[in-house]
Amino acid sequence: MEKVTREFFMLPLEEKEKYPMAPGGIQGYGHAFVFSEDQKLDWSNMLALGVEPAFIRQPKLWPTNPASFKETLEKYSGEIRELCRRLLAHIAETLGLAPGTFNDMFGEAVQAVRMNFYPPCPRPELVLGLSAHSDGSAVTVLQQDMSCAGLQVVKDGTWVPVLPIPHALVINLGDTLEAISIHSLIGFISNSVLHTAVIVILERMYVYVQVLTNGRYKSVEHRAVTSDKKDRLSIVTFYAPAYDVELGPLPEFVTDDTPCRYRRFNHGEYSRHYVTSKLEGKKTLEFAKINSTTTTVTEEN
Ligand SMILES: O=C(O)CCC(=O)C(=O)O
Ligand SMILES: [Fe+2]
Repeated sequence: MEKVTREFFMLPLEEKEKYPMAPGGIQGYGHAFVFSEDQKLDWSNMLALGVEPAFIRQPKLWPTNPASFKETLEKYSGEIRELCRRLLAHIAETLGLAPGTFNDMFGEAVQAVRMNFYPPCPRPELVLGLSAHSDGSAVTVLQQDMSCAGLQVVKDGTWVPVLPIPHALVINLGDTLEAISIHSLIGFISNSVLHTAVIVILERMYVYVQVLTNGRYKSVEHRAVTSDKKDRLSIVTFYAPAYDVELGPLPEFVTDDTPCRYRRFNHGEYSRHYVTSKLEGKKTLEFAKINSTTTTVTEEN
């Protein structure tokens, strides 16, 4: 996947522009999250594609050059989909829920891929590769090439780099690492075709798990920085519930001590809100909060 993606980004601009991201759009080649002429742009180019269910695909935006791109992405995405389902089953178990809880609830899950290419930047102190944000997915699987570090996550209020490890995928997991059977997670990965994968387990989860667990697991704020020496590629799969499935905190996580903090909404609504908002830390999650004006940032981070 890395090879064909890199080949795509190395094509002349005219060739890549055959798959343009429409202004305000989220699929195709270009810059997403641009809302004004004077906005400082992130130092990256992206190719973003909806993959599943089939109706979200925009086939005209799938590159035909390199020739093996489509087939490679299909195969890769099939493997990653299975990985996400298994991860959700294990995450449910870490919460004392039946393994199928999230997968059953999510219906025909929405899967999209974003390939980010960050060219070398002469003044890396002046611009980010990708502004700070949390992802609007349930699980995100991130593959970064070995050429250069760039991904950073917020941990205890500071930015910490997530260094690339050969053949590793980055997946965010829950706060209470002790409670999670890391070995069983690695075990199931090694049974899959992605058998060379090592999992880098971070501390936190993405938006839906934060909402479903009523804040017990939290989404992680992250960003990408640029380098003046090398380019960098990341391939990021977002896995989320079907658009029309309404979700809210599970009753198991709402108690007298932890009153309900999020309202019910569906991924269609959330996704529209997400793509029409600037990347600004965890601000998009305000959408889901009950009494968001009175809830402090510290509480939510
Ligand atoms: O390039 C990276 O490591 C971060 C990419 C990312 O966070 C995203 O595409 O949402
Ligand atoms: Fe992200």
